[in-house]
Amino acid sequence: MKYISTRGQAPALSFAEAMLTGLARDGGLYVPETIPQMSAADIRALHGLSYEETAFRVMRPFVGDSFSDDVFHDLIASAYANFDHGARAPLVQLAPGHFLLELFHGPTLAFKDFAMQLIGQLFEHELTRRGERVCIVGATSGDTGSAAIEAFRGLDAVDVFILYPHGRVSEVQRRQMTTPDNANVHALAIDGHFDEAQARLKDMFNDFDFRDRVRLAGVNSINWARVLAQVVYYFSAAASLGAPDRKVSFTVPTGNFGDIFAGYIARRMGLPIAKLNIATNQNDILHRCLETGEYAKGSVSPSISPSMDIQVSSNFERALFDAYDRDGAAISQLMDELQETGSFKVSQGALETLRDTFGSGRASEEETSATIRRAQARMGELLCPHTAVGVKVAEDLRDPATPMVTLATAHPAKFPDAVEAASGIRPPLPIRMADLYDRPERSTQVPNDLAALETLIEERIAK
Ligand SMILES: Cc1ncc(COP(=O)(O)O)c(C=O)c1O
Ligand SMILES: N[C@@H](CCOP(=O)(O)O)C(=O)O
Repeated sequence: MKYISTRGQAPALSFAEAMLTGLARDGGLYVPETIPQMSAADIRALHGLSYEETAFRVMRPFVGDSFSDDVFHDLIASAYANFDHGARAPLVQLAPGHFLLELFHGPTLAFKDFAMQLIGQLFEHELTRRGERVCIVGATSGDTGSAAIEAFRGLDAVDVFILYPHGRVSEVQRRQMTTPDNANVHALAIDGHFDEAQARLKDMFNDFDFRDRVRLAGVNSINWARVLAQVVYYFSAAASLGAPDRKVSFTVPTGNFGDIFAGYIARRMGLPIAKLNIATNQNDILHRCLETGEYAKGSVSPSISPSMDIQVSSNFERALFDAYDRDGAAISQLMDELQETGSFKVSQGALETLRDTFGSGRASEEETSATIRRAQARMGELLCPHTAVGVKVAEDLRDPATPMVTLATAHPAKFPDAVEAASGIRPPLPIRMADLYDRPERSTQVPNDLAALETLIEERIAK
């Protein structure tokens, strides 16, 4: 199995190489050269399997010979061993035909743990085998950062630097990033919003001298391995609702387009998904794009679902690559245009292809709060604000003939202020995190400036 870049100019890599490389050297994102298929019989055979066994069967064909079957089995088992729920990703019924896929039972209470816990294991195994060390830099709007720190803290073969937007993450998210005291963890509060943090991260990858000097690696969904691990729960959810003999739709609270792109891969592998609905908050570039064909950056506007306060959705490039029949030159041109003018127009053919798979909707702040209130009052279900965006959009777009699964992407206790304001209930943190507010914090405020960031990182890893 080889991985190729969406911009067509970088060398094709194996799974392990693509995982350690992160952003392709032509600025593109790695995608599998071909998409492995799961037949109806393969999907039917998932019924009743553990999450770990499903994960092995779904991901195995993408891994090629990078990891042996035995090693891959063991790493998957270790990745999910410390989740709080036996099913790992349980489904609960919200209303007739509408289900929540709870993805918040991992160590940091958000869906990011599904991928991050696994790639922590994969990185450590591969780096130890090679005798190498890497410097991970990540950009976060709150959840990727905490999940990455949890997965990589204390590991010998990595330093991990996380850029989070100063003052724009919830207090729980911030404390999850600033309280671990491991020497290899560095929480950096950048003066700017998530898009700026992600842009500086990509600048670092495109500065080849720096990249090679520090042996830069990425654990954002830039990294294909992140997307792959998220494909699994689409299979586990759909199989438990009757796939392959029944179609299912999914609604996904969306920001950087990584999670929903994993659903797209599941669909391309043969999972009978009727529709994948993109649910955005007021930062709705994707919804506007699907409606009008114009992908046009607006200004980022802070919301009560801060992890989705994103206007440049990195993984949309991967979907465009397929919609443009895998024409890397066309994608390069669109991305240059975005950089220079702040927008581009999607061709009619590509737009139709995208609309074939994706629906979209948007929830305002008031609608999000009202959804939290309503779900609590009617169903006794406390939703995090991101999940509430998903539930609102799912309700708007639902076809009653097809079961709908909305991804519950974070635990409500990560966003207690917004949840309490909407429902009157302050969700408590799990007991294992009860002292989070008492732990000392460690963070460095940094400017939105590439040279300053690179200098700081090099100084820290030289120590
Ligand atoms: C809680 C939560 N929901 C939804 C999203 C959006 O996911 P994605 O960026 O993969 O679209 C994020 C951020 O990734 C998040 O942290
Ligand atoms: N919402 C994310 C943003 C980064 O997304 P990623 O999936 O590309 O890591 C976050 O919580 O940081």
